[in-house]
Amino acid sequence: MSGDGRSGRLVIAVDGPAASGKGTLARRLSAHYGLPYLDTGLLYRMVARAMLDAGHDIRDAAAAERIVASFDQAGFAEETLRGREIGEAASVVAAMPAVRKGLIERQRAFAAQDEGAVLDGRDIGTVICPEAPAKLFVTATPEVRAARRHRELAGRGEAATFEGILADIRRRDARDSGRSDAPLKAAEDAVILDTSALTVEEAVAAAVTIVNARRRG
Ligand SMILES: Nc1ncnc2c1ncn2[C@@H]1O[C@H](COP(=O)(O)OP(=O)(O)O)[C@@H](O)[C@H]1O
Ligand SMILES: Nc1ccn([C@@H]2O[C@H](COP(=O)(O)OP(=O)(O)O)[C@@H](O)[C@H]2O)c(=O)n1
Repeated sequence: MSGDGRSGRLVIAVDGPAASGKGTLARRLSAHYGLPYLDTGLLYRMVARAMLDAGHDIRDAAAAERIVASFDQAGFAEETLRGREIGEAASVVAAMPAVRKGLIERQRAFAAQDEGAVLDGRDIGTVICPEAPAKLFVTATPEVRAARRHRELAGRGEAATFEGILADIRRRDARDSGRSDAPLKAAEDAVILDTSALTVEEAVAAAVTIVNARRRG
């Protein structure tokens, strides 16, 4: 197995836009290879949640910088982080360089565990773990992603129209891809996996094939 110097370890970087299926794939890869998993989007969602809970304007970069310096990951329940409003707010704070800088070490420390790790986000292959041997860039059309997110939010009891979610996804794609600091983009050595026409099982099988090829390579 190749890693970043220590034999036997494997770091898998999974990036992609909102609702592309990267979290589902990253969780399945983590179970398949027996590696710890970090959903880095949750960190940005925690900063956004803390900003809103404290009554700050979500665009207040000085307040966001203070929060990121001191927040405790254990203090957030995941169900308070997954909603539509928090996804949007997270992409606003994620464009702030001080917020990104303040979250780098936690992510790199996670990836540095002995056995390796699976991390998913927007900049794992480009900024957080550029040395990862296995990098996936997971994508799907905006319409497919909106349909998936629509189903997911409906399942959580959050009412929203398909058109509203599609507009959210397009806005978030533009913000995440257009920011100057660590924009959403595939690393040069990432394999692009378009899941638009794949079931979860098909996408997992394709991802495992890609990772196995990189481990041996
Ligand atoms: N290949 C797929 N086919 C159908 N639905 C999928 C697929 N991959 C993920 N999903 C579903 O789409 C939604 C978003 O997937 P998720 O993995 O959370 O995306 P992301 O982490 O990229 O935002 C979830 O409800 C998930 O079950
Ligand atoms: N590594 C990461 C992860 C998330 N993010 C930001 O955090 C927001 C929420 O990320 P997420 O992965 O939880 O969102 P979904 O793709 O699940 O909708 C994204 O829109 C990005 O702006 C980031 O900038 N870098």
